[in-house]
Amino acid sequence: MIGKLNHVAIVVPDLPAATALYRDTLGAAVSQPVDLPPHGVTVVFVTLPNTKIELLHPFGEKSPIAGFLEKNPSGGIHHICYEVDDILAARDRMKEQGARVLGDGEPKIGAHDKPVLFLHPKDFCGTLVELEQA
Ligand SMILES: C[C@H](C(=O)O)C(=O)SCCNC(=O)CCNC(=O)[C@H](O)C(C)(C)COP(=O)(O)OP(=O)(O)OC[C@H]1O[C@@H](n2cnc3c(N)ncnc32)[C@H](O)[C@@H]1OP(=O)(O)O
Ligand SMILES: [Co+2]
Repeated sequence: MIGKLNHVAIVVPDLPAATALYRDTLGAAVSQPVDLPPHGVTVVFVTLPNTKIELLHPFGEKSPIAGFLEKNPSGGIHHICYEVDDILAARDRMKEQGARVLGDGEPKIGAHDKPVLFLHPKDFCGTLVELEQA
């Protein structure tokens, strides 16, 4: 069911420093920071030839990544995002398989203006999984 790897997200304590690291040290193409209030994150997109990296920093008071940053003060890999053809069919399949769909189970519009859902890390080998409608 899952298709392409859409992105790997890395939570970082210092977004300008992480952006400079990817741009200047690793030589990658990076975007300007974008605030996504409904998701409680600010994101910088790093474009690679075959996928994307998202550098995430908490935005606002109730960010879902605040706890992760407290536990991992230097930052760390936070989630991976796979593309799916039909997000609602994917959600129903996950529920049937006994995997926990996070939030209210309804897709939100994600960073790429497409519907996304998150799956509990404890149900996926300790990795938070995001599904994005292709
Ligand atoms: C918009 C953009 C996009 O691309 O479109 C995004 O991605 S936005 C990306 C930001 N949005 C999201 O992450 C939304 C979905 N996330 C969530 O609902 C939540 O963050 C969550 C349920 C994964 C974790 O919630 P929480 O931090 O309050 O929970 P806890 O701290 O109690 O964590 C419960 C257990 O899960 C583990 N845990 C928590 N976060 C992660 C993670 N990212 N990867 C792997 N394990 C994790 C904890 O270590 C703990 O394990 P133990 O008990 O063993 O210590
Ligand atoms: Co993401």
